[in-house]
Amino acid sequence: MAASSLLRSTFLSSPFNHHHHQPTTCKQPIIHFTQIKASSSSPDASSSSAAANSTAQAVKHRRPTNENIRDEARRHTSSHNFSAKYVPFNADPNSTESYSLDEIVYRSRSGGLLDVQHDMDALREFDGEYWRALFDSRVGKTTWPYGSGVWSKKEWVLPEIDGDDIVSAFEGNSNLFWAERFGKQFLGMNDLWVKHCGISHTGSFKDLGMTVLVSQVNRLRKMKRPVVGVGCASTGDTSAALSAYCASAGIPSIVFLPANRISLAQLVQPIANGAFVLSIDTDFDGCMQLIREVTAELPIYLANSLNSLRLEGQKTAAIEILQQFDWQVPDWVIVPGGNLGNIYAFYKGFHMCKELGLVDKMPRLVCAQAANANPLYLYYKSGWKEFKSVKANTTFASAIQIGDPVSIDRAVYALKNSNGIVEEATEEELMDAMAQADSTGMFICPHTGVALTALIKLRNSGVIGPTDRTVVVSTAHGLKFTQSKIDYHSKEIKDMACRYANPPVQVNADFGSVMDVLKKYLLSKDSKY
Ligand SMILES: Cc1ncc(COP(=O)(O)O)c(C=O)c1O
Ligand SMILES: N[C@@H](CCOP(=O)(O)O)C(=O)O
Repeated sequence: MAASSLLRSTFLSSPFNHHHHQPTTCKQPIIHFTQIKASSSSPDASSSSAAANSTAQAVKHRRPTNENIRDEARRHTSSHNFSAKYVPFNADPNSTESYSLDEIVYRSRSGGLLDVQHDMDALREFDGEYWRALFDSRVGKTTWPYGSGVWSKKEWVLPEIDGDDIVSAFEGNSNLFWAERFGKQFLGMNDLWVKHCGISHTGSFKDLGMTVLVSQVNRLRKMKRPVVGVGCASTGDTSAALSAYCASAGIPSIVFLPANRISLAQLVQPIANGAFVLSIDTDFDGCMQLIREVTAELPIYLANSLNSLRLEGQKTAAIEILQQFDWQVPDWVIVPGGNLGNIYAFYKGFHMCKELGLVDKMPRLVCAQAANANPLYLYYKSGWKEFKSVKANTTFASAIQIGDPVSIDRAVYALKNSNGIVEEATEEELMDAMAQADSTGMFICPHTGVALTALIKLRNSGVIGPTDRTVVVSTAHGLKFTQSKIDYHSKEIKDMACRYANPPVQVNADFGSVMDVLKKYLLSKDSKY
C-alpha cells in the first residue's frame, strides 16, 4: 500500500476524523467552541495542509508564560444551559423532590438513595455526533480541566462547576488493554479487553469519583458552606483517593479504616497524604455505620459512594470504553462489586450514551463478587426475592469484603435494566485467575481476579461466546496487593493448591549449580534443546 493511502486509512479509523463534523439536525454548538476548534490541530489525513496548520496552531495556542493552565481556561469560559440536581433514586415520575448539588444531602426524604439527574432536554439539544466529536477532541490534551478523562465529559458530570474549583489529577483516560494472550490461551477468545481503571493517580478507580466529590467540596467551602473536612469509611481505595485529592486542595480528610483488614500499601497512602487516620476495631460495614453517624453530627462531608456525586465521575469510565472502541458497544462488561456503587456508575454511563444518541444499545453487565462477601450474588440467585446482608468473611479481595452494600438498590436496578448477571468467585478461583492473568503479562489485583473468574465461568458455560467483545474492569493496581501474590507464589495459603505458583528457585552460588537448574528449565521449555 502506498504511504499516502496507508496514512489515510490509519487516520480514517481514528477517532480524530470526526472533528470537523458539525451536527446537521440539532443546534450548532454554543459550548466550548474553542475545544472543537482546537481539535483542528489534531491529525486529520483528509486535509493535506493539516500538518502545517497543526504547527501554526500549536504556536498560536501557546499561553503567555505568566499564565498557568487554570488562568488560560478562565479566558475560555462559555455559556450553556446545562444543569443537574439531586433527585430520589428511581423516583416515582410524579415526584417533585429535588435538591441543589450545593446542598449537603445524602438521602431522600424517605431515607432512600439519591441520584444526580441531568437536564437531559438541554443535553439533547446536541446530537450524538456532536457529543462524540466534543469528547474525542479533548482526549490526551493538557487543557484545563479537559485533560482529565472525567472532566473531558464535564457537561455530563458537574455542568455548573467553575473550572477554578475543580481539583483534578488528570485522572481517567486509562488503558483499555487487549488481553490477547490471556484470551487466547485460557478462554479461546479473540476480543477480550481489560479496562485498567486501577493504573491511575492513587491506584484505583476511586480517583474518577473523588475528583468530582472533592471539587464540589472545594466549591462548597468557597461558598462558606459548613464543611470543615471530608470523611469516609474505607477498605483502602476510597481512603487513598480521598486523602490524595484533599491534600492537593488543602482540605482536611478523615478516614475510618477497619483495623488489620487492608493492605499495607493502602494503609500508607492516607498516612503519607496527611489524612487523619482512624484504625477501628471493626469491619468495613462497622466503619460505614460509624461514618454515617459521625457525618450526621459534625461538619464532615461524606465521601463514600452513598454520596451520588461520586458516581458521576465513575460513570465516565463507561463512556471512555465506548470512546476507545470508536463508539462501538461491547457485548459484555464485567465489574467486581463490593459497596455496589460502581456497577450502577457503569450502567449510568452506558445508558446516558444511548439516551443521547452516541450509541444505539447497551452492553450486558456482569457483577462479580467474592464468595466470602456475596450478598448481591445470593440475592440474585434467590430470583431477587429477598435481600439479606451477610457477615463478610476475610477474602484476598479485601477491598470488596463488604456484607451490607449501601448501593444495593442501585446495583439491582443496573442489572435488571441491562439483562445483567451476578457471579461469584471462591478464594482459590480468584487467586488462580489473578495468577493466570499475571502469567500473561498483566499484574492485576485480586478484585480483578474475581471479575476474571466470572468471565471464566460464563465462558465455560457458553453464556459468553468465543468472539463476544468482552471488557473486564480492573479496579485497582496489583502493586497494592503484593502480599497476596507473595503468599500465593510461596504456596503458603492453607487449603489452596496454588496451581499457577511460580516460586523462585534457591541455588548455590557456583557455576555448576546455576548451569544445572538453567538446563533443566530450558529443557522444560523447549523439547528440541
Ligand atoms: C479495588 C476495588 N474493586 C472493586 C470495588 C467495588 O466497587 P463498589 O464498592 O463500587 O462495588 C472496590 C471498592 O469497593 C475496590 O476498592
Ligand atoms: N472499596 C471501597 C469500599 C467503599 O466503597 P465506596 O465506593 O462506597 O467508597 C474502598 O476502597 O473503601
